[in-house]
Amino acid sequence: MAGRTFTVEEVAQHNKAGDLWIIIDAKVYDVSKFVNLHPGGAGVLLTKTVAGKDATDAFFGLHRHEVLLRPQYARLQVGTIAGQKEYIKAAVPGELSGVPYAEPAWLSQGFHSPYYNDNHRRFQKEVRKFFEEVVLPDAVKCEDNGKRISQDVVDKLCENNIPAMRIGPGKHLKGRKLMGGIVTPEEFDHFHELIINFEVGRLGTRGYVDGLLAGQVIGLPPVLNFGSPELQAKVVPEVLDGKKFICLAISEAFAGSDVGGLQTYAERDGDEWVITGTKKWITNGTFADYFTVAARTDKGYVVVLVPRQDAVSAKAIKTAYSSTAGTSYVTFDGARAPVANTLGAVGQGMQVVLSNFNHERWMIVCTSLAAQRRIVEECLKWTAQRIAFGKPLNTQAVVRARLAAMIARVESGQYWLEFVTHQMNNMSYDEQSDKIAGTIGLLKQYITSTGRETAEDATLIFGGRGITQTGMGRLVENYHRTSPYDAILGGSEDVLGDLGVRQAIKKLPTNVRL
Ligand code: HEM
Repeated sequence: MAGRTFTVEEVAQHNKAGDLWIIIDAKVYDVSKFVNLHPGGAGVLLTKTVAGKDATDAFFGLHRHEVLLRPQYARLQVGTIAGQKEYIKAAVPGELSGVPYAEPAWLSQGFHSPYYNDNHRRFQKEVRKFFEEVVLPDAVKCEDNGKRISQDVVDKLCENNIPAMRIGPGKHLKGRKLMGGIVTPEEFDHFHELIINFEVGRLGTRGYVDGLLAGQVIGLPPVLNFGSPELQAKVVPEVLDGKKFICLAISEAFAGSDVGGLQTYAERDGDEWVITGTKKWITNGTFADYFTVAARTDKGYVVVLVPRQDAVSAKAIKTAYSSTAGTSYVTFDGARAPVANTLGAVGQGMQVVLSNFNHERWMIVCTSLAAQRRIVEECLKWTAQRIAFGKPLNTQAVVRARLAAMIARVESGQYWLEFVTHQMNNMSYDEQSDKIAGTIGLLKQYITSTGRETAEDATLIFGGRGITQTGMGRLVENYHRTSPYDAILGGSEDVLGDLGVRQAIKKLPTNVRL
């Protein structure tokens, strides 16, 4: 049917209830039966300016393109207009956006960057395709129904070793085939990792972004860096191959960014630790098999890997984002773990916890910035296609001023992040702790605070649609509701800004004066 062609005049004959056709972008749709099911009501389709007419502008002022691609609506198409060509391009999985600033400059035609090579470009293309084809449908579904990431998607992520790559470069990649072999474990660097984080962040489903095994990104490194070889040999493959899930259990109702205030207690009983206490806001906790727990002992702090058992309960916490993230309140009621599960030395637990933070914060910066950039793209498109007061929104100077601020924020954040990532590629972990821990704190503060400014601007630009969970503004609504997460997780914005300044103060030469 869709192969038939019609003239505009022929379509115009079908302009009434029971026999109703419309044209959208050179395609003819028979909406005779659909009209009574139309979520926007029957009346709008039966008006004189729409019934039997070309309704392209009206349609794109009110719907996302994806509506027409849904199978139940795509099959309403009965043909095309003779001599006209479809003009509006659907996004092709893996393809880059042509909208200015929708992609970081290194991916934009004709721009150069000192940081990325051809391997990064090939890698980015495959990762984007994978995320759009395999992950995105699951993300949209789980963000809505609150269920955890599908095992099928976990298995496919693991086939490509994406969870392993999200831990960063290192020995855990040895012998693994990364993204079908595009990059070798030796070549893999923090820019490859940044690329994965960007694709995660731009999904536009913030709860799922954390549900996408974020617990593993922060919960496994203490095992990798401080666990015994036997513990690593058992746990690391289980987790990186998607057979078991892990989360990091540090924050408590008693202590969030103030890690020193922890009250969970670990007591020795022969060859076992007995853990008692509670943990709050634990990402992926509802479905985790292992908990990397920070606790107090008589001899200072300790970090222990605690397996799920009857004495561990993880209750879902309702938050502003989707429960697909598995955010939980975890109770350890005399939970037991072998002393062999100790991660690092007893009394050195705080060092284990802190050693994790730079990478966690950098990862949040990557995903947060990608989400922010996605919003810039949404706003550039929307302000071009939305007609208000008789002309596109982007003809209003006040709207362009908001766009200017949004673009400047995302671009400045990008270049700062890339500079920091380059340092990570060239510094040992100790050097990073010394030289860029404070910078990463400041960078995170910058990205998350600008993110919330962009969320506000975008909501104003989208108007009512910016506060509606479905339809045109769904990404903006999700971003506006969830951008405060990035400002809090991994150390809250104010604490991190302060960390950056304190590090700078510590390094002030004592012998300088104005
Ligand atoms: C094949 C053609 C069409 C299909 C499949 C379709 C489908 C939909 C769907 C699924 C929605 C719910 C919102 C969303 O998911 O975006 C919707 C809303 C709406 N539609 Fe359509 N529609 C079509 C054509 C039109 C046309 C030509 C008009 C013209 C004026 C129109 C006016 C509206 C309005 C006013 C809403 C409510 C928008 C809102 O709540 O913001 N639709 N439509």
